[in-house]
Amino acid sequence: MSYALQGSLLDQVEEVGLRSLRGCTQRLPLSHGAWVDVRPGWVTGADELFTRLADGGLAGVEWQGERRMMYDRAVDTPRLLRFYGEREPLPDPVLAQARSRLSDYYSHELGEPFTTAGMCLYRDGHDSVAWHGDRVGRSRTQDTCVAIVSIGAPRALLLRPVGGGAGQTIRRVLGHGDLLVMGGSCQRTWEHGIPKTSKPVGPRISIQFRPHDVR
Ligand SMILES: O=C(O)CCC(=O)C(=O)O
Ligand SMILES: [Fe+2]
Repeated sequence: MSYALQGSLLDQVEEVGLRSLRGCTQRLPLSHGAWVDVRPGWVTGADELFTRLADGGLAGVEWQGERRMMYDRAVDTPRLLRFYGEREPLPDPVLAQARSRLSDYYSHELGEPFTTAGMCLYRDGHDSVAWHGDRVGRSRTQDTCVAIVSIGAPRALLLRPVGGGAGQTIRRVLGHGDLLVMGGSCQRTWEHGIPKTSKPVGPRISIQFRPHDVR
């Protein structure tokens, strides 16, 4: 199945590539030593990249649906997934370039490179990811960074302190090549999620770069 994307006009005339990070990221300090960096429009030609990575696209990404046990019954995970491990080739050269640029840029804070790339495809507003922290592995106990590149239609990413009320929720709309990096204690002390929406929205792909033993 293919997913139609209503592209942004700007993206359609540009080649797939990366803009600068230095001097272009904005940091939002959060509580408990967590922070978020944003770099809108980091990826150029993001709609073209979306077309390559989407189901049936040139990059040949094998998107997988998953089923999870919820109480006593199996339910479909509301998004498609593909996880690229440390030594697995990435499906497009610009993703390898993005991982290496992020590794360089965050090396002084992270002290290690980004290694894996998890990808999610949100087909429409029914697809989502529930509140969670990426807490599998070292991120359960240590500070780390998770960098998210968003392509395709914009969707809201919400962040809130663990156990925090509605008044503390931060909302960022991400798509068409935007970068958001969660750092410091963010995975332990904050939660993030992509809520479902009843608005008509196009498909979005998120690519999450993480260091070794963080998921
Ligand atoms: O789609 C996103 O931007 C978030 C995905 C996410 O949080 C995850 O896969 O852990
Ligand atoms: Fe996550």
